[in-house]
Amino acid sequence: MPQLALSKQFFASGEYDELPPVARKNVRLAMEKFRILTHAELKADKGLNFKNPQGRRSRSIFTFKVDNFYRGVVLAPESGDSYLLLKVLPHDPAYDWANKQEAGVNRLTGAVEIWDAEGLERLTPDLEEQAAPTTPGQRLFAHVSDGDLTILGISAEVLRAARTVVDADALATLVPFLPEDQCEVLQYLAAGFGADEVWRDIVAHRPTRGADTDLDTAIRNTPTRVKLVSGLDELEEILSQPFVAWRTFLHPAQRKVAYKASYPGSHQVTGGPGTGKTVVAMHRVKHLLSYLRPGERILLTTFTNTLAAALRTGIGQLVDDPRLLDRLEISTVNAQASKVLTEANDGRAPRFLTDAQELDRWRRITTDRGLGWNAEFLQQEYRHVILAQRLDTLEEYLGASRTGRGSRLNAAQREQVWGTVTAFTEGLDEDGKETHLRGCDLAARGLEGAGPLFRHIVVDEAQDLHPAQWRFLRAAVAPKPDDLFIAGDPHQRIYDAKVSLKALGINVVGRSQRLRRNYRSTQQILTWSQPLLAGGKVEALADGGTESLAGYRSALQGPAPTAHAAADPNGEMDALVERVRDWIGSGIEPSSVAVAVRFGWVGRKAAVALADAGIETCGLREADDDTPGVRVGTMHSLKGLEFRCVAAVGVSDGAVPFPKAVTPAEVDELQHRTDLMAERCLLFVACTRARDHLYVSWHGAPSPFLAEAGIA
Ligand SMILES: Nc1ncnc2c1ncn2[C@@H]1O[C@H](COP(=O)(O)OP(=O)(O)OP(=O)(O)O)[C@@H](O)[C@H]1O
Repeated sequence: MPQLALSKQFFASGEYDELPPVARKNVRLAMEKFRILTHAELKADKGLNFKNPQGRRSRSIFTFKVDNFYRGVVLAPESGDSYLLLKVLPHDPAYDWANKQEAGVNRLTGAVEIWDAEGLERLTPDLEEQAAPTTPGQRLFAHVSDGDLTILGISAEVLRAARTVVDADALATLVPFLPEDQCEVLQYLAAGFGADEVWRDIVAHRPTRGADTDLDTAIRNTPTRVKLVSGLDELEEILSQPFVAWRTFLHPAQRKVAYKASYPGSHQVTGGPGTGKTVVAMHRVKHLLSYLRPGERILLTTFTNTLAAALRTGIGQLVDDPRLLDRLEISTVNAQASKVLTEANDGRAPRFLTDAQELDRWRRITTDRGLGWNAEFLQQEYRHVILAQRLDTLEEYLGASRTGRGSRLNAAQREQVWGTVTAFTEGLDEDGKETHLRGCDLAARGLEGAGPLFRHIVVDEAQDLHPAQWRFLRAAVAPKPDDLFIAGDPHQRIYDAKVSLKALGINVVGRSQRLRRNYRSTQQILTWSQPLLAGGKVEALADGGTESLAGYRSALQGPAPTAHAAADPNGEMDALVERVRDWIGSGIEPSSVAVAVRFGWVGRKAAVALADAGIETCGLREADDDTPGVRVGTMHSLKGLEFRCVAAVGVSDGAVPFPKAVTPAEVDELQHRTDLMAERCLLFVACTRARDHLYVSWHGAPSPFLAEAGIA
């Protein structure tokens, strides 16, 4: 019986999702014929018009008719009966693409490889010429011997090309033409990893069969890039769902983390933006659901309601058994804590203050008492020292360490601070109000008495959680194997959260893995955005130490981001309109475009300017998947999301960093540095939401972050 298979290229390109429904139906019908007919019958079938294109390089690559407009490209090895669907494209591009591709077997792993051999052959002599003025010792892979490259699975043609590569830009030019597994090896080596590390971290995780495999066997031997379809029902099911590649093709590094049978306790996964931490968290949930005992439940948490909604959609694409889904709760930590408080309070939900209302209360207390500290200082002292360490009495506060705070407070001053904190909390109690963080602390206390609620908790966007939120999570799950699975990125810490998880009873020291490959943005966007972090090293997710983005990279290529200096605010809005109009004019869905701003009022101005130009917009927080229009939102609200195009506007001096969000150095030097870093991270988060196009603008003087990064 013929074996049908779908290649990752087919999934990942997103082209299938964009086909008209009737063409998609025809793809399914064609695949059914592959399943039923012999090779000879296929060739004779008039409807399919199965053809080995004339200029082809591979005898095993064929095209077939989907309809009058589209053709499919399939790998059909002459020996054997497997059919690997590679692409569906309009007629001429399909032939063009098919003619350029070569198919082979990786000499090390025995996996099937498809690559643009025509492009590789064309490019190599050019690169050789460019590299001629340099000696071999000055080139990018000089530190790796031919023998090591061969051991890592690099073929003779790729080796020749690799030896011409002088720098990262030359490698980026080569990337689109390389077989994927070999390309990955070169990218890791280029990022500074040694041959031994690449072997251990990458190559050793691939299924290895050796080179003496035929193409037919190779197709069945490439689970990381080929989805074998067991029958027409499965084909129908796959093709009828939205085509998200991560559902089927986890990278080996991601699979290893997500599907490890069990971790002895809590486990942590970190990685730069777009490395698939959320994807891994969702697969971990799938894995844990399949082992759940009767009566046990799982909590999947994230930071905002928008992200919780996105997780619900993603999990729905991964797990289709409603009985399993019933045992999974997806919500923010705050919402979960609020639920616990509501249940403990006979169904009466707490009335939470917004951040602005909370700060107002601190202002009133500070003014009433005529203290020498401002409201922000007291709020931070309450959050980062008193609530963080759960200090319940003045005695505890007098003896507490204030690590992370850059100002000294003597005993008399601490007594004064304690007085304001008592006034603040008593005021909340009198008015029947609650802050989210104190709510989490109270809910944690409740659960510490009543017992945990969940068997497993999977935490996404962990970098911004406060100790009170961690305490709640700790109390909601018993300390057992696989209790907490934590995904986060300290480079995206935009709220001031410092935690020692160990002190909170969560031990992830030595239980952490890092993902390095970005699946979202082009390498151009990453290269452009990384300098915004000035040096790159940030405090690790928990328990001290630092983390960097070493080896972080993308295989996607695209245009360089653009920066625009406008003379005045109106000129900046005019330029924004022009840019967004261009994107939409090139066929990009308005809902795939986001305008990121530091302040809501700039967003409103942008929305008016776009509306005046006839471009529909909607507020990011109000939008769901079906809401039409360009998304407009604050940089904070973009956290965790992604868009094909991002326009970050108003990135001017005085706005990013926003002086009011940064404690003056003379008030608290340490807090000053932390706040500045959070503002850097905020701009970095906004820029790394872009998949294909990034545009950044300002008027007047640019943000000093842009200037320091050499962008403005
Ligand atoms: N193995 C994979 N194959 C294809 N696409 C993937 C894979 N893993 C992740 N992606 C895609 O990469 C993008 C980023 O993934 P995800 O949101 O999980 O990253 P993240 O690390 O959580 O990002 P961030 O920290 O920036 O929010 C998504 O579009 C996702 O579908």
